[in-house]
Amino acid sequence: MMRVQSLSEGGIAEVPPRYIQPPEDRPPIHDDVTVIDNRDEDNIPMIDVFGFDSEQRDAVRKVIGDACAKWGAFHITNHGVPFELLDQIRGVGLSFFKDYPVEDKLKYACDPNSPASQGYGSKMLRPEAEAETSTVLDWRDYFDHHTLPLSRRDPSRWPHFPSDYRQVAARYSDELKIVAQKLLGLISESLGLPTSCIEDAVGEFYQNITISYYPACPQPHLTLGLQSHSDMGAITLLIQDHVGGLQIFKDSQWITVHPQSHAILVILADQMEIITNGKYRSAQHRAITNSSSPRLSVATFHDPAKTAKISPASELISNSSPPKYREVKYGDYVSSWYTKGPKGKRNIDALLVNS
Ligand SMILES: O=C(O)CCC(=O)C(=O)O
Ligand SMILES: [Fe+2]
Repeated sequence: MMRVQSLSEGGIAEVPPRYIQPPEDRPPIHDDVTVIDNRDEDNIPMIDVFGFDSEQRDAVRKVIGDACAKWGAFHITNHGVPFELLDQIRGVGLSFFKDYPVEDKLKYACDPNSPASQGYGSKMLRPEAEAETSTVLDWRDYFDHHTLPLSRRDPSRWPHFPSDYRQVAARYSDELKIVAQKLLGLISESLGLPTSCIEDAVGEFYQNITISYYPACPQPHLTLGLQSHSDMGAITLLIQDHVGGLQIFKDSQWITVHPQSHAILVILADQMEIITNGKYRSAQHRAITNSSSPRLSVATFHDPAKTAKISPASELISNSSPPKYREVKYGDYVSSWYTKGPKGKRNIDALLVNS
């Protein structure tokens, strides 16, 4: 089974055809991600949440509401997660990819036939897609961890090297769940909904942590680390290293998210768009590659149960504001996402009442 890291470290000068994006999806020509820059005022909001302190709640709720409406993504600081834990999860992740031979890592290979299976993977061609010349592979390897509910958490399936990997990942999962819950409370209130409204609509969190490793790429102008998509669940909390490469699509432009080592990037995902009846939209994003440095990110996804039925919150529906999305069973949404592939926001758009 091919891993992108092996291709990259093998020293190829040209990427194999399967990794070449169609011209319309290619990023602008660049040698280094820092070349694609944007002015500060165009960058995504940085919000101090003051440790979710109740005295600051009114002000924080207001700026979060604005950021959700305008961007669907924003950085938060003073989020309560210890900086050292953010550094540790990046550290163990990077060590797993960089310090150990691929043979050892392949013992954790995820099942290529079942989407979102836990373990070490790269985007693979589905057998039925093999003939589709349009299927392009991402320039990315990853490790996917099932972390919550606790009944899904089996650290024996996570890397045993470096030695503190499993302990760090478990602690990171617990801390990030708390942040996600607090954010959903603020986001609910920002729409005039009861604090628990969105969390109740999502139900018990199904949390997955994906550590992505994007090897250096000899032809960054032809590839994408991760193709354009919106996340399928409710809310994603992402941290990245200092390299940069994550971009958000806003007002018909790709905007690079500058790395902020101790801030957490909040990304609204598709179920939030449904629950808020489109008042807040999920953020479309992608990762570009570069020719000089490998890049690491840690994405923590919070999703509904597969059995959960998701529909616009009744409080937001009235004669003058009819439902914009059809109700969907989350498991059906996930299956269709994996069958069709992401391609921007086409999966959520398919649920629009007027589509
Ligand atoms: O690597 C990144 O910054 C983006 C990762 C991502 O979007 C995802 O895993 O869904
Ligand atoms: Fe994503």
